[in-house]
Amino acid sequence: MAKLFRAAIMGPPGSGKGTISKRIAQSFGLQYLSSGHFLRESITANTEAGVLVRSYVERSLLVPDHVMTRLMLPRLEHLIGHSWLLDGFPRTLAQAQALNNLCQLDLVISLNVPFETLKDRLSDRWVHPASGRVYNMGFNPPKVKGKDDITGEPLIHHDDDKPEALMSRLRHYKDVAKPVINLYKSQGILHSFSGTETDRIWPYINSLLSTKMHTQPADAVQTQTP
Ligand SMILES: Nc1nc2c(ncn2[C@@H]2O[C@H](COP(=O)(O)OP(=O)(O)O)[C@@H](O)[C@H]2O)c(=O)[nH]1
Ligand SMILES: Nc1ncnc2c1ncn2[C@@H]1O[C@H](COP(=O)(O)OP(=O)(O)O)[C@@H](O)[C@H]1O
Repeated sequence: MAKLFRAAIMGPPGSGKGTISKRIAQSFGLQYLSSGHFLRESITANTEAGVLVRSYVERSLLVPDHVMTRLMLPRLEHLIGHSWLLDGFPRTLAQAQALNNLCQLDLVISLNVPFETLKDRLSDRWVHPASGRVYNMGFNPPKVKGKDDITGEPLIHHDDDKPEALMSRLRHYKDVAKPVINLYKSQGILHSFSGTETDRIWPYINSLLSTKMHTQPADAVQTQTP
């Protein structure tokens, strides 16, 4: 890898952040950090913080900023000298400012996917909780129905992926993401991708990263898929 590279991926629930992050991590060797995964890990550990986190996630509410920064920033501090990709963090302006105080991102990917597509995808999203591996019965089904490909353990459907929780999550996302997106736009590092299929968006992201990871970040511009 030519230089250290720090990126984040943003988008509403179900927009394909996890799916695309996995491809980025595999293709470009970035360390992948998912806020949702760390939150679920802390819920499973049932620590004091985990109990608090559960009370928000279960109600499809954003976890408070100070809890999120305490969860995420120390992990990034440990990754000094590594290239990484953040998924799900920062989600609010306060989180973005806290991250800015630690380091400057090189690139932010923002995914725009229509609501109907999100609803369809999430109603069919199945997850292996321990690893965070994600399946969709149409797009990337598990080899054995209801079982994780690697461990054979059962897959679950998150309560907050149900349509009744989704509307409020999306509303929250839009309100809260707007100032974050504007911040990264003003820094010249935001790249937006619109579409209904990950496989059609991916080649654009792949080619953007191939270019950016081997050049200086100063030439960042807004990118739109057709
Ligand atoms: N049908 C379909 N499903 C997709 C596509 N891309 C991702 N998915 C599925 O949609 C769901 C949401 O994707 P995920 O990467 O978890 O989104 P995130 O919430 O933004 O991290 C998962 O079940 C994926 O397997 C796509 O292009 N078509
Ligand atoms: N950066 C964050 N700030 C506040 N809450 C968060 C953050 N990241 C995740 N969460 C909480 O965890 C839940 C699941 O997050 P995640 O797995 O990223 O799912 P999705 O992208 O599908 O919303 C969110 O609905 C929210 O309650």
